Amino acid sequence: MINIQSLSKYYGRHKVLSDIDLVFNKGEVYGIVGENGAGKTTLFKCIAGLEDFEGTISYDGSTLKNVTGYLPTELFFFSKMTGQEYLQLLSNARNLTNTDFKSSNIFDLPLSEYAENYSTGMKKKLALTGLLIQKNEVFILDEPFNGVDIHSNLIIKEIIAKLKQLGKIVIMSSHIFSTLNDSCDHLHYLKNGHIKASVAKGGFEQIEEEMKGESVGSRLIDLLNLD
Ligand SMILES: Nc1ncnc2c1ncn2[C@@H]1O[C@H](COP(=O)(O)OP(=O)(O)OP(=O)(O)O)[C@@H](O)[C@H]1O
Repeated sequence: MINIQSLSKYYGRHKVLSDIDLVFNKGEVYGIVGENGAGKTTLFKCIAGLEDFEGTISYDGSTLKNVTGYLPTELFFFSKMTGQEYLQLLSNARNLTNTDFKSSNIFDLPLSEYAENYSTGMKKKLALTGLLIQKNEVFILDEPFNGVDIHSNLIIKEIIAKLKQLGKIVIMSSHIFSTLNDSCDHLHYLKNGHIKASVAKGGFEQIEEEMKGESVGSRLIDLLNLD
């Protein structure tokens, strides 16, 4: 279980996250939703141990960052590093030996080619494969479906379902409600750095309606009517 208590995060004087209290249980999939700039990525980075913060994040297993796989939205790959070398690097980071990269290549990626030359979707699939190879306990997936094709979309959904079955903690973000509906057990709505609502499966429409209420509405009509 991950237990987040009174988490706040500042960038300079800008308070990006305010007094967040959240619990993430094993074998459950959590969606974090919110408008652009709400603080989703910042929250993910805090959980993954990539940002400092006020408050506490405790985990009842080993050191959280050592068992957490974080899939960022913006991926970076070193130049002249092949897909296989990238996977080897991630495998080494967890002191894993004898990883069978061929059978781990579930997305059939061209592992002998330079990762920086992969397409957006291929890069995402390579990074996700790396996190699976590491046998992490916690998966933080920041918009995992962005930029991937329909077939891979289905595979990623299948992976998330399997991770749940294996008792892993999955925390993800997406701007696509149908995706969240399919994959998540719980949704947390983040607005301006606060948790505005938390809903279990079956009640997601409530959050969707609330977010629709924030749409541009009459301002768009005014804009389109401008001569
Ligand atoms: N490194 C940084 N330095 C300063 N401000 C930052 C930094 N990273 C994020 N912010 C600010 O923190 C706020 C939250 O950003 P964050 O990326 O967490 O939002 P988000 O909910 O993930 O947005 P999106 O849906 O667009 O990805 C924004 O106001 C952003 O400008």
